[in-house]
Amino acid sequence: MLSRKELFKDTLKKAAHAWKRTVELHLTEEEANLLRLYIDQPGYVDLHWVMFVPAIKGQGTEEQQKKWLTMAYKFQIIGTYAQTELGHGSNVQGLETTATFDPSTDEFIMHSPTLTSSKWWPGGLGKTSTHAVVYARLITEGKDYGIHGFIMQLRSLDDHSPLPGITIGDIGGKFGSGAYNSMDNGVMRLDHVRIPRDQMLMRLAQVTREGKYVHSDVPKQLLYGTMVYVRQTIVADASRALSRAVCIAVRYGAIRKQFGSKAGGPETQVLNYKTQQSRLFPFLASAYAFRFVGQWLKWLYTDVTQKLESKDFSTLPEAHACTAGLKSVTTSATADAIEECQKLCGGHGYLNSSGLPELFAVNLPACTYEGDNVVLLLQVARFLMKTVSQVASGKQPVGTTAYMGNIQHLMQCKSVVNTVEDWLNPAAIKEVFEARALRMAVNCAQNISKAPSQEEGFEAAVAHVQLIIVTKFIEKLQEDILGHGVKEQLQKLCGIYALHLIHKHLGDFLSTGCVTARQGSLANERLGKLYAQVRPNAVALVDAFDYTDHYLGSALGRYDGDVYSALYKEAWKDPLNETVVPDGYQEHLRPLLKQQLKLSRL
Ligand SMILES: CC/C=C\C/C=C\C/C=C\C/C=C\C/C=C\C/C=C\CCC(=O)SCCNC(=O)CCNC(=O)[C@H](O)C(C)(C)COP(=O)(O)OP(=O)(O)OC[C@H]1O[C@@H](n2cnc3c(N)ncnc32)[C@H](O)[C@@H]1OP(=O)(O)O
Ligand SMILES: Cc1cc2nc3c(=O)[nH]c(=O)nc-3n(C[C@H](O)[C@H](O)[C@H](O)COP(=O)(O)OP(=O)(O)OC[C@H]3O[C@@H](n4cnc5c(N)ncnc54)[C@H](O)[C@@H]3O)c2cc1C
Repeated sequence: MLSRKELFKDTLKKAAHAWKRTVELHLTEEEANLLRLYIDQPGYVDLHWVMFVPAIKGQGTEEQQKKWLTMAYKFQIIGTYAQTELGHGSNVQGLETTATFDPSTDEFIMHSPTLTSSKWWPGGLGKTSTHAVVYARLITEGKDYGIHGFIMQLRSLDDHSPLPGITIGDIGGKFGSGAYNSMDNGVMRLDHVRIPRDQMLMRLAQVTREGKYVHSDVPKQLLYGTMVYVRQTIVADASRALSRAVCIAVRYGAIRKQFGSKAGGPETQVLNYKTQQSRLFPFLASAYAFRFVGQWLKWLYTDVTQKLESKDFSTLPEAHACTAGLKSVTTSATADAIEECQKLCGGHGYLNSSGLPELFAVNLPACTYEGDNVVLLLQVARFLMKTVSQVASGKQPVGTTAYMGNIQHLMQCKSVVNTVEDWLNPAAIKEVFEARALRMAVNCAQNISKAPSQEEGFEAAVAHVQLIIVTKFIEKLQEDILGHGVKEQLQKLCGIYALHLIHKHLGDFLSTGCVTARQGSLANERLGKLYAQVRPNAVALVDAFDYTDHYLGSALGRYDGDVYSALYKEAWKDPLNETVVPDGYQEHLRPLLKQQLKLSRL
């Protein structure tokens, strides 16, 4: 119900309070990050912690880190990540902003040469940030060395006004009434703004006092390292968002009753309808699947970071492919699922008080920010094509592509599934997913060799990423899982996750010969049985997410199920209900009604 200005100020207030508590409680960086999650409104702090600080950590020298991170940790400065421009987003190499070195003053001149080079989108840039890591083309000795990161002060630390040469503002209202409108995504134009040479982030490359460009011995892809980090955190965000939506839809489905009453008896809970289960339970399973794969991805990222510190860069391509692919698949599935959860809740799901419209509007842009999902899947495809060609030349693949080493078997194997029960076997499930992913990648590599096209491989990338998610779910079930019967429930959800993908992508499985039509139909039969088995525990499985009513923010998803009184109460809070007769009655309704009345009496 807040206006844009009120919403923005409210976010500033909450973030300031969280910061105060962080200091008072001496929270670690990780704990502070968790606390930030509970602000639950996009705001400048997200960019400060999730992108500005990691960019300096990953791309700054030790000296630069000491200087800037000390201030950033204390919030003496507020930072953002200014990469995207009005005319350039996905194609980072296409950015136009320039950073031209001037040896006479030992400074870089930061400049926006065209309208399309205006920085556009960075969160917190519009009204809040005092500093930014700005990405620009480095030009020295007359040569363009491509994109590099620079730390720039944007606003005065005394009165917050923009520094000379910097034009800065908010880019305007966004999708939905609340959602991302709490964030001041910004526009910025630079008019020959000078910054000291040592504000170029110099871990990857340096410019000497004389203006000579020197590249370090680290791969230039580390320039993109911040994005790898954030994509990994976005997978965890997606799982959280999806579990919130599913929690609302499952709990409401147990309360809502329609049809089916016999002789005046109670109607049927909509959650008992098979159609409702087949639409909703795959999302329940996905919420768990994304959580487990998110935990694994966090481990992978930590492992890669440790290796990078000891100058082992070998796992960087895999980390890029996994973070890009999983960010893409999980955020797309989450946005689609939240939208479907609204429909699963019928008309009431469309009310803001259901919590679903806000959840959808906040999470929809995750399909775009931090790399458009299609563009990222094409990066995965590129990685797969390289791996296929390495396998062809005898190299043994490792990590998430290790299955490709089993090429002889996977290219010709036939699924062992013969009965409905066989689809309970994790090894049988894993094999068909591996065979499908490998066959699609090999087909794609063959097609590319005939007619090279950058866009080939999208579907192969999806198949590979789905295999990763299925595999990590299966591996999770091999761990010790506490709680009576918990493992059994998770096994059922794992089955639902995998089999609903076989159902959804049956065309791929059939056309690659991984599954026969009969096996596909057995998978559907198994799926129906699993839905029926999960039904009695569905509410417990969403209660297990342990969300408070306050955090869930939904009249439909209340823990106590008292949905109708909550909806009724919420309706009366609407500003339209502040008066019985609405504003505008005197000007627009009354004259019209009076006039019509007069006419009818003539
Ligand atoms: C957010 C709030 C929501 C809810 C509120 C509730 C709570 C808040 C809680 C949490 C919030 C947490 C997280 C969210 C926070 C922030 C998110 C908000 C905003 C998002 C910010 C942004 O969007 S920043 C801008 C992001 N931009 C992009 O992602 C651009 C995408 N484009 C690219 O990455 C590149 O252009 C490219 C990869 C597509 C192409 O690169 P290039 O032109 O160089 O071409 P190549 O394809 O040839 O690649 C060259 C080689 O480099 C390899 N490569 C590419 N990328 C990487 C990488 N990242 N790492 C390693 N290697 C990489 C590539 O594989 C090539 O290698 P070869 O060996 O094949 O040559
Ligand atoms: C809420 C939000 C917050 C953001 N925060 C920040 C921020 O803090 N800092 C920052 O720097 N940026 C930020 N961004 C910008 C974001 O990173 C970009 O929007 C994103 O990288 C996509 O780029 P684009 O908008 O240029 O889309 P485009 O690349 O123009 O995409 C348009 C369409 O073209 C398709 N397409 C593009 N290239 C290809 C290709 N090669 N093959 C096939 N299809 C293609 C895409 O799939 C898409 O459908 C934010 C964006 C949003 C929405």
